[in-house]
Amino acid sequence: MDDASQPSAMLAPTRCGYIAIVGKPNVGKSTLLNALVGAKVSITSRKAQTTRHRITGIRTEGAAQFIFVDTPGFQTRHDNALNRALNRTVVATLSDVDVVLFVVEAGRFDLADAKVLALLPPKVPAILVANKLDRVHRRAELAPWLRSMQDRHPFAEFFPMSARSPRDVQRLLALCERYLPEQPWLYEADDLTDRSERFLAGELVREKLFRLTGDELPYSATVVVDRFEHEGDLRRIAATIIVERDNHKAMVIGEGGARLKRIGTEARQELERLWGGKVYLELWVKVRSGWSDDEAKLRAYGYE
Ligand SMILES: Nc1nc2c(ncn2[C@@H]2O[C@H](COP(=O)(O)OP(=O)(O)OP(=O)(O)O)[C@@H](O)[C@H]2O)c(=O)[nH]1
Repeated sequence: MDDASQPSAMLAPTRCGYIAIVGKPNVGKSTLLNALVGAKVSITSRKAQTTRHRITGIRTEGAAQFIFVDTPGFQTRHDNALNRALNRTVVATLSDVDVVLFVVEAGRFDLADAKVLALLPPKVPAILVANKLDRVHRRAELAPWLRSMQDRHPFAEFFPMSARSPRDVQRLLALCERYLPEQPWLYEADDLTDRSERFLAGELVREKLFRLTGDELPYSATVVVDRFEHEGDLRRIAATIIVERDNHKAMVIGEGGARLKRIGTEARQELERLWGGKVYLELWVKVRSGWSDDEAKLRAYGYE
């Protein structure tokens, strides 16, 4: 037999597949996604529920292409149009992936975790990611906890880790690879995300908005990018921060406009670093009362 007749016996076949990262708010999904993709594609914040859009990060390594799907935190506390839309996103995302990373905090499991777990389709393999292992001081207590998790769902794997540890992240990537089907890649090897620069600009403004307002601002505040234009190396962006009440608007603007200015400056600087070119960023603040309970407006802002 000549060599050409058996190429796949020597070379690893290409693999490519979808991986969903789910879990209740604040367990570290965005941190994990960023670490797995190796670039900043999602946003992290101490504030719960910052990830409202479905974000896809892509990592190509060796023969494998991993397409990550980050989902919003499962909403259990408030029942309004926004939260119902978020929950539908979770369910739709999960039915169509090759493996699910179900993220919890190591050693913990509460009702909010259980509500997300209840959504996992039985046919899709699920890996229990017990994150924030660095916070567990008595490791011996983890064994009985892991056994109790075994009874809750037929997990394919149990993976205690810290999303902050590059070694753990690399091991998790290798584990995920086994669950990707053998098929050609769907994206170019150097694609990091299929989201546009416009989307990233909006997400970064949102990240700065929540970081700089702390816990004062309700998470119903959102950012809409009104204009995004290239002029040579310069990107001109106009975005509007939409809040529900006048006092939230005052909060975002800050004394003498100081806070809004800082949000704009920090977002602009980070975008310039990300893209390696100049950015002109114009920010507005508008009050749109009750927007989070209006399905039509949600669609207009791209949540459906
Ligand atoms: N100590 C420790 N903290 C972590 C770890 N992973 C994430 N965190 C922190 O946990 C907090 C929440 O992380 P996120 O990645 O924003 O969590 P999330 O699940 O995406 O949250 P939502 O967007 O609200 O759904 C942040 O302050 C992270 O820095 C970890 O392995 N160890």
